[in-house]
Amino acid sequence: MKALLTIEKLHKDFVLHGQGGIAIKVMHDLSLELHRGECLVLAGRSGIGKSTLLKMLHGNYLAERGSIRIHFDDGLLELTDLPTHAWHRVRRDVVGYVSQFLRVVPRVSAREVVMEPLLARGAYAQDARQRAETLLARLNLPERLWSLPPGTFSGGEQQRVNIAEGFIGEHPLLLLDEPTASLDATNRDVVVEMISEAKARGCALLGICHDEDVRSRVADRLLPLDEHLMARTSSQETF
Ligand SMILES: Nc1ncnc2c1ncn2[C@@H]1O[C@H](COP(=O)(O)OP(=O)(O)OP(=O)(O)O)[C@@H](O)[C@H]1O
Repeated sequence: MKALLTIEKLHKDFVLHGQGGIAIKVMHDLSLELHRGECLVLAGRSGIGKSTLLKMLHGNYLAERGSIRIHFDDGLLELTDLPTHAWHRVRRDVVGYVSQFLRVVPRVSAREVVMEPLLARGAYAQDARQRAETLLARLNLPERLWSLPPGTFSGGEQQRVNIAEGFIGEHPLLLLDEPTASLDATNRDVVVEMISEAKARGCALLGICHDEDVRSRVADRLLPLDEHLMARTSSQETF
């Protein structure tokens, strides 16, 4: 079966212009494949480049070179060549992202935050609202909070809004950055179930997860990044 996502020989450097142009070489020749229905968890020490990889897949960071391809039944999408304006549709329809921290917009309620990915695709407000509320209830977010902006919510409450917003769109590829870091055991179990259901409907998931219990329950494979990614300054090493 053809992979949904293929990454080949991906390189990433950060150049710190404010610090005399020091180059941090984060990623060197990373290649991977991810299939529909599979959950791949990135492993490796802090600072190795796990979040950087997710951000490159979501268009926040550009690759120096290499390719990131999404394969559909009727063709492929090369993400490293994508013009900036095309990323909006990719994020809307293809690549979902549960970030570690909620992007809070003043005066936008938790319910509206979760509805937004469906509204952006033209869903009826009533349907979007119903699906958002079903997810918020499933994640045990108290109903009294649904109509409030999540800026003042606790870390775990904000994370559940984030998870609902990330899962509601049922994207073919879903990126998970520590989705259970601030959750209690009950809600961790809910997220594990939601990941299993996403896999069952053919979603491919790529995530970071330091919680060993959650990781062992959701990961089909671990990718140890240390073999591929090297974080060194250019003064220490040249490739
Ligand atoms: N925008 C940026 N500008 C400069 N350097 C960056 C930037 N983003 C990340 N880095 C550097 O790239 C390296 C990888 O960072 P990244 O956040 O991807 O690591 P990580 O493996 O996710 O770490 P952790 O497990 O601690 O979250 C680090 O050395 C970091 O300082």
